[in-house]
Amino acid sequence: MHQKLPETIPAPLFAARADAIADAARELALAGWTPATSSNFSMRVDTDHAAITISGRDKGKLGRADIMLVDMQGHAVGTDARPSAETALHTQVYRRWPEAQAVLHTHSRTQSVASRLFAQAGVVRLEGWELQKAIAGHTTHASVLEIPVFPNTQHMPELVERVDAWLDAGKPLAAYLIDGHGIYTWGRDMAEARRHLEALEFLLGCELDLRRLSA
Ligand SMILES: CSC[C@@H](O)[C@@H](O)C(=O)COP(=O)(O)O
Ligand SMILES: [Zn+2]
Repeated sequence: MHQKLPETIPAPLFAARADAIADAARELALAGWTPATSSNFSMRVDTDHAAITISGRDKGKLGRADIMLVDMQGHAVGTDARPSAETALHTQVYRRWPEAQAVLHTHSRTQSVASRLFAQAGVVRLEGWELQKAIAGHTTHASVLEIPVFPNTQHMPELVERVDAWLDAGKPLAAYLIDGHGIYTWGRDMAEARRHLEALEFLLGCELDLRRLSA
């Protein structure tokens, strides 16, 4: 894959972002959260561009050449490669949160089962868990953390619209589930995005366990 960069983006900057994405993807794949080429990952490069995984690649085997540049409308920049089928969900995060630097989407078993279980309610309501404090802005287990569950669709504008509607209603959003699909979360750097993803995986697993034990 040949990636031609705009003059405003230094090659070492793009390479650093691509390496950070590939490293994170390989680690998350090892955890079993990216089965069968699923999942996608990105990082902001500058105000107008993001580096994102090329569609269909095995996320456990990513290298620098599996990452490409898109603009904030999700169009490929400087390459014929096809960006992730879900690029619109990444660029939406960068447009709506100027401080967001990394977006992670995975398909773990826990995320997938939780998304089905809570789809009808439309939200997972987390309260009373110490690990909620791993989510930026949450300082106590006593706060309420709501993770919406949006219906799945292959038509990304529909999902973009649902996320916009949630935000435009003034509701806080640190992550969202897509029914039968997986989770999206983000952070002010890759470490924060990873922390959010790991905390949510743990918290969703706890909620599933509680329901199993009280069944
Ligand atoms: C292989 S099924 C999963 C895909 O449909 C999709 O949800 C996904 O996460 C990966 O798509 P991709 O286009 O590789 O970014
Ligand atoms: Zn997906």
